[in-house]
Amino acid sequence: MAQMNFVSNWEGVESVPESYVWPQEKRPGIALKKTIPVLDFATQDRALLFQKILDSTHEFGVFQVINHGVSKKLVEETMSVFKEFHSMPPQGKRREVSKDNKSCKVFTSSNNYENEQTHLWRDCLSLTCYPDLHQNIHSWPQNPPKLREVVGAYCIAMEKFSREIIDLISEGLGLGQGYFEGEMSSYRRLTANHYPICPNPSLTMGLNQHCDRDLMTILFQDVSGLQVFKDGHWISIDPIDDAFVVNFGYLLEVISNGKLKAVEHRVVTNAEASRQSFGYVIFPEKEMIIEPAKCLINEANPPHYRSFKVEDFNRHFFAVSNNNEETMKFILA
Ligand SMILES: O=C(O)CCC(=O)C(=O)O
Ligand SMILES: [Fe+2]
Repeated sequence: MAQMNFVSNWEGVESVPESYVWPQEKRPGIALKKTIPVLDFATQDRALLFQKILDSTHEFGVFQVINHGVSKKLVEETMSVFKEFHSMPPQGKRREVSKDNKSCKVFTSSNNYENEQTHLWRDCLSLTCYPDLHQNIHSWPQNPPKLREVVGAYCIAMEKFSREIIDLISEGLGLGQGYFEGEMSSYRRLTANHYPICPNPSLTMGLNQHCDRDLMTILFQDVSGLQVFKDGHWISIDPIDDAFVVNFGYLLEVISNGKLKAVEHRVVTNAEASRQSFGYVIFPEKEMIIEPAKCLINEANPPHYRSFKVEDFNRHFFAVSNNNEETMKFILA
């Protein structure tokens, strides 16, 4: 099966195959190095934290968090178990994930491998964690043997941490405590990306330019490679010790009526080191209606976005292959 052509299993590959060479204009160029603000979640001043979220996302499209309450040991164990999964032989990975298993997917490049023009230099294991962690966990890989236990614990820790960010945002925007309760934020996945060493990073992409389809993504990364597109420049978001990177997706941009914005980002590859990242992504259930929160709309603040069902948005997003311009046409009023 073509989609099982995992790059992680190309031990010692010496050149980039033709189908992985991106057109000149889409290849990685220069990225700026800047100091990205780091928010200390041990701070009790919630108004200040929210202001820092606004400032950092306004300038860089993302913010970083330390003292988040997720144990460093658990993050390291999660990193290590995902690394082990991606290094298994192709048939081992295939055995762990059946095609009709919606809670657990493994793929190379994107989930549109068969139709895409150029492939991405990455493999991905995507696991559904909520709404029902205990049920989903039974569909996750049984190998490596520690995966279910470690990743299950990681998901529980992330549920707590993400709740804190959601509450902070809900409060800061003035939406009240209950806005994101229940089905508004109950669908969560963990996507474990592996970007192997690449013989020629100037020709390839780990992930091409996109904004996330969700409410919010909370990412952990071990090696540089993530870049955001702000004010006409690519900016490198380099990892710092024990910190998560948070970015907003289209759906939170709509709900906040543009006060919080989705940011375009991409991943470049590396000739010296392989890279691992895992993103905890938060979605509303697919039958939910998304629109600018009513309490943010008045005569002086008209809605900038329209109202739509999540599943209709998803269909459109995939139909336009996550092209930002086309997606904006769908969500803008
Ligand atoms: O690997 C990364 O740093 C980013 C991953 C990402 O953007 C995504 O999965 O949507
Ligand atoms: Fe993304």
